[in-house]
Amino acid sequence: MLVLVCSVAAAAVAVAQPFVLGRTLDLLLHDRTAGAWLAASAALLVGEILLDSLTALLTGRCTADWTASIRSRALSGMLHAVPDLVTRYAPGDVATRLTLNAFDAGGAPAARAALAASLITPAGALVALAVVDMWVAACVLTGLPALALVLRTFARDTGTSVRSYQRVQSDIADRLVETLDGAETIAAAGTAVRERERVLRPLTELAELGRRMWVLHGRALATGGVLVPLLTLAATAVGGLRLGAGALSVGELLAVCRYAQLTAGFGSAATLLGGVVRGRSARERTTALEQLPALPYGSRVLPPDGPGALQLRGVRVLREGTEVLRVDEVVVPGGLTAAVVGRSGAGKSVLAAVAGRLIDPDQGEVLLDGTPLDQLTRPCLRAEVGFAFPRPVLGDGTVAEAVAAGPRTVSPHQVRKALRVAGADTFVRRLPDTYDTRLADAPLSGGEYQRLGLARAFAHAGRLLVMDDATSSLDTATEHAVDLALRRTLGAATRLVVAHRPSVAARADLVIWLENGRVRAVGPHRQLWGEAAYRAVFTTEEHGGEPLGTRVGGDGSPRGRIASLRDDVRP
Ligand SMILES: Nc1ncnc2c1ncn2[C@@H]1O[C@H](COP(=O)(O)OP(=O)(O)OP(=O)(O)O)[C@@H](O)[C@H]1O
Repeated sequence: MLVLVCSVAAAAVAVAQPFVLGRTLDLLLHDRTAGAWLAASAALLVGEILLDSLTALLTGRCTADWTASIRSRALSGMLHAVPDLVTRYAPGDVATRLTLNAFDAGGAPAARAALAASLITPAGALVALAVVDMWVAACVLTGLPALALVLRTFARDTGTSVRSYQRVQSDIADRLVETLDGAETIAAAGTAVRERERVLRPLTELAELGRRMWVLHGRALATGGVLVPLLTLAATAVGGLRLGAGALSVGELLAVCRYAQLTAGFGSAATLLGGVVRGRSARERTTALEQLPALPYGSRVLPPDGPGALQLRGVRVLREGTEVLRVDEVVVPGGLTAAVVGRSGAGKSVLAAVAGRLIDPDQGEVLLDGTPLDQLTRPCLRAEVGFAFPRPVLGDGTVAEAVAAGPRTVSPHQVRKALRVAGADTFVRRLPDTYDTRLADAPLSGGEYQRLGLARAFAHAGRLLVMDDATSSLDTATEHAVDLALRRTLGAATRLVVAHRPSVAARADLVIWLENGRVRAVGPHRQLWGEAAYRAVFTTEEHGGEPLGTRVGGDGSPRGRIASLRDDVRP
């Protein structure tokens, strides 16, 4: 708003100047006193300089504030959105939207204000021209539609190119992120040259689009560059005729010429219009992140001391028109551990996400202790349902802060206990500042990092803990030790564990076996192991049909209570 006020004031000063200067000139030419007019001319000159400086200063501030606000709203929208929707955006694309695009979008309000002000100047100049001499005004008026048409065409054509340009920028950023992510693979495979070509391939299109934008800008300026002098020349000629006819004074002719130039103030309008068009397209890209749908929450809380019984009823999850998960009825009784197994792509992670309400199913419902998850308040849901992932994101604080961060208030004592249960205490105590070592300064292996993620999940565990491949980087012995410690510590909590190893399935109380997004069977591992198709989930031909990881056969470790569970677990 301030930018607009300053820009308008600067425009008003610019419009007043020729009139005051012309009047001053006339008074001086006729040897009349021009003190007040001279002072006004000087004041207008100084005012113009000051207003221009203030406008530049405010434009910088306004752009910075808008950029920060747009970026933080987009980031917040993204972090509150359904995770499944966020992952549809490639990391490089998100980075481009939050940096380059946020900056361009942040510059748009100031550019819009400047554009509005830049249109006020020609409009004001035209009115002033009409006041000084109607004939010159009419002459200028005839040329304005042509200038307006040039601007309109420029805005339309630039808009299309800008959108493509921003898309290709994202594409390059994304290829770069992928390359950095796979740096080890590229080094090992010796494909650096090919990778470099892949990352830079869209540069050709980017260069072409950039050239096209410059051509459009250049064409608009060139057309304006011909039209504006022609218009000024015509106005000067008409003004000269009017001077000869005695209808204008010399000072008025000076004012008329200047007003004719201001009326056709074209160059700045084209540049500002370019900024507005770029900002609008960039804003669409940041708004897409800002408006990603978030999960709606209800107002109910769970009854206290519930056992954590989990039930999936009539659940269907569709992705791009394909059903990726269908669960008619599965019940995991409170306090038990259920392993979710199946071949890659069988739907295990989708089931885990639905069970802990990271996503909502397209049909059906998920109940925890009889209450549909989507009716719970957000704090209740996040306190009662915990998650552990294979690649946890723990921030850049200390180890203790990373474990303590979450929905519950966790004491230092509980942090250490969670670290012990996750098998992380020993290596954390060897770190330079033990629990207070900053993660950025801690050289951790994948398995160690994963155990910190487990510790965080354990420290905040409610009545349901979903572990999606969260122990994939642990060796079998450590994984077993963590499992035993967890059983002792969490006791009553229900666990849903996405598992690839038969040993994990064998230790679980029951197994949910998925095949092509459907529940093939639910039951204890020992019972399912009798089926060749089930054993094949854990085997490869290369292994001659032997299970991967620890061999656990019919002597797995399902507990005696499984028998009594069978009736509770309905596939
Ligand atoms: N957001 C999504 N968009 C499109 N398809 C998806 C999406 N999420 C999952 N899918 C598809 O759903 C199916 C199940 O995916 P899911 O990640 O659950 O498999 P998984 O059993 O966990 O596999 P893995 O063991 O390899 O991790 C896959 O075919 C996957 O491509």
